[in-house]
Amino acid sequence: MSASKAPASSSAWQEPVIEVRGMLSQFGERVIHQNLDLTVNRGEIVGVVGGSGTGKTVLLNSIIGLKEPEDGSVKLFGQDRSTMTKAEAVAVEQRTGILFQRGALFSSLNVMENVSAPLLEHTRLSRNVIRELTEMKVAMVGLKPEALYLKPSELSGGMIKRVGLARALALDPELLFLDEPTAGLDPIGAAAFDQLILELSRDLGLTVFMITHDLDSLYTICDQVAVLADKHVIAKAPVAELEKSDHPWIKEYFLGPRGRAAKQSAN
Ligand SMILES: Nc1ncnc2c1ncn2[C@@H]1O[C@H](COP(=O)(O)OP(=O)(O)OP(=O)(O)O)[C@@H](O)[C@H]1O
Repeated sequence: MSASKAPASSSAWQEPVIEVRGMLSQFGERVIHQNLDLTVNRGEIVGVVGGSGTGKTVLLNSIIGLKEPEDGSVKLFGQDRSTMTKAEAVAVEQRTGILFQRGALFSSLNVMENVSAPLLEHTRLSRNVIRELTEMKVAMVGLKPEALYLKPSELSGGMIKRVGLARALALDPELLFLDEPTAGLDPIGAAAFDQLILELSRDLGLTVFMITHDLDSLYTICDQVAVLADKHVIAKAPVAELEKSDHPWIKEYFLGPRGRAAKQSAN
């Protein structure tokens, strides 16, 4: 009998990869998150949405360890961030890939050097093996070998995202964080990038946490959508369920003209 992969969201064997509990995030007196809970299970592609300034990036930064929450806990792969040793934090870092919004490439390095940077930093592989792995990752994200010798200033916006993704995948992560991956891309480029994320995540068995404003991405590739409002995650569910929500922001977001258009083009 051939096995078929059940959708991540309906699996009876859900294993949490990210667990945020009771998070409080503050800058001075200003509270950004209060009592925020979020679980992302293995294999899920979770889109994180919310109005501007609701704290999506602060949440991402708190999960990846760039900001320490004022209260609450963040567990990655079952380990609590606050009690990890330095070696454990490095091990978690190696199981995690991050694509920042503008690619965060080193402008003075070419594509080969940018993509191989994590391999040089975290492995003892020979230069030849690193070169081969880098070429493989660059091909994996749909770039031609000629791109290897270009500098970021010579790349289009879509290519920069692909190079950033290749670098995020350099260490074969299990968990991928994407900060507005389709922002700044034209609709065709954005749809192609969505497909790339979907294919890679399914082929590599990745868990994906993706901040996005792109309704098309939510409809086409996300298993679950987490909605940030009122300082916490007010819902995490498949888009089809969120469409039935009574929350005013969710209603306006998914059932407004842009939401309806995205739904129609996904069907
Ligand atoms: N380092 C910081 N110091 C002070 N305030 C900050 C800092 N970083 C973020 N904030 C504030 O935290 C709030 C949430 O910011 P964040 O960037 O997480 O929002 P966002 O949901 O990602 O917004 P957008 O969709 O516009 O990118 C904002 O009001 C922002 O001004």
